[in-house]
Amino acid sequence: MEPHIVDRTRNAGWIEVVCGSMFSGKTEELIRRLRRARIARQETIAFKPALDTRYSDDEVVSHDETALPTVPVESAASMIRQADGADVVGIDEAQFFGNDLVEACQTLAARGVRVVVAGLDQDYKGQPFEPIPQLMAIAEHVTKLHAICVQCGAPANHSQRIVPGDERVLLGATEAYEPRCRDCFQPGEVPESTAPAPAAPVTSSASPEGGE
Ligand SMILES: Nc1ncnc2c1ncn2[C@@H]1O[C@H](COP(=O)(O)OP(=O)(O)O)[C@@H](O)[C@H]1O
Ligand SMILES: Cc1cn([C@H]2C[C@H](O)[C@@H](COP(=O)(O)O)O2)c(=O)[nH]c1=O
Ligand SMILES: [Zn+2]
Repeated sequence: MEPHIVDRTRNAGWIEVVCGSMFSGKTEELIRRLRRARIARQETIAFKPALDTRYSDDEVVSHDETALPTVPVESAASMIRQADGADVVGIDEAQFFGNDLVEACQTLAARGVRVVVAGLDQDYKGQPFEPIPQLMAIAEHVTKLHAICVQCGAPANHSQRIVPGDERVLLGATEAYEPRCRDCFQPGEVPESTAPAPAAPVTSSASPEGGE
């Protein structure tokens, strides 16, 4: 259910969380909710972490290239300052804001704002990705979305990293991650089928297949 009414008779907002794996449609759903709020003539503003420059500096863009103007911010605190006057605040890639986001969302909701937060609930190891689990606990509404497993077509709950790197934050899209179901997910490993092949030793000019 998508809550969409701002109750101006009471000074209470609420928090909605839209979570799931990569490619599950979190950004599309965030954009959809904000567009509908604007149709209802509510003041909206969308934020994303400044570090996420994958598709655009000043838009949230889904993997399907649906876009909405957005304000890149360095911190959750700066979001509170810039959200003045908004009825509805959208936050994409919320996993990159850290735990300060929990307090910021509480402050906005207490001010009467509808806060829609979209983010990854798990990292590439399948571990809870803070602050999304904390936000899910305090949110009035939680929507969990699924992508399609690229291996078997089942609903995908995991984001498989397919490039080397054990840092938690590693920006990317299809070149670095695949959505996978529980069965096909290999937590924290670079699957051999998708890992870059090791450099071949230079031995002879002719390939075994007799190619070029
Ligand atoms: N394996 C997949 N499963 C589902 N959607 C996919 C997949 N690969 C690409 N997509 C595209 O990604 C879109 C969702 O993008 P987006 O809203 O940016 O997701 P998220 O924000 O959750 O990463 C889908 O509508 C679809 O066009
Ligand atoms: C699993 C995982 C992902 N990331 C990065 C990769 C992307 O830049 C974003 C997720 O974007 P999406 O809109 O949900 O597709 O997060 C990461 O840094 N660490 C991870 O473990
Ligand atoms: Zn699968």
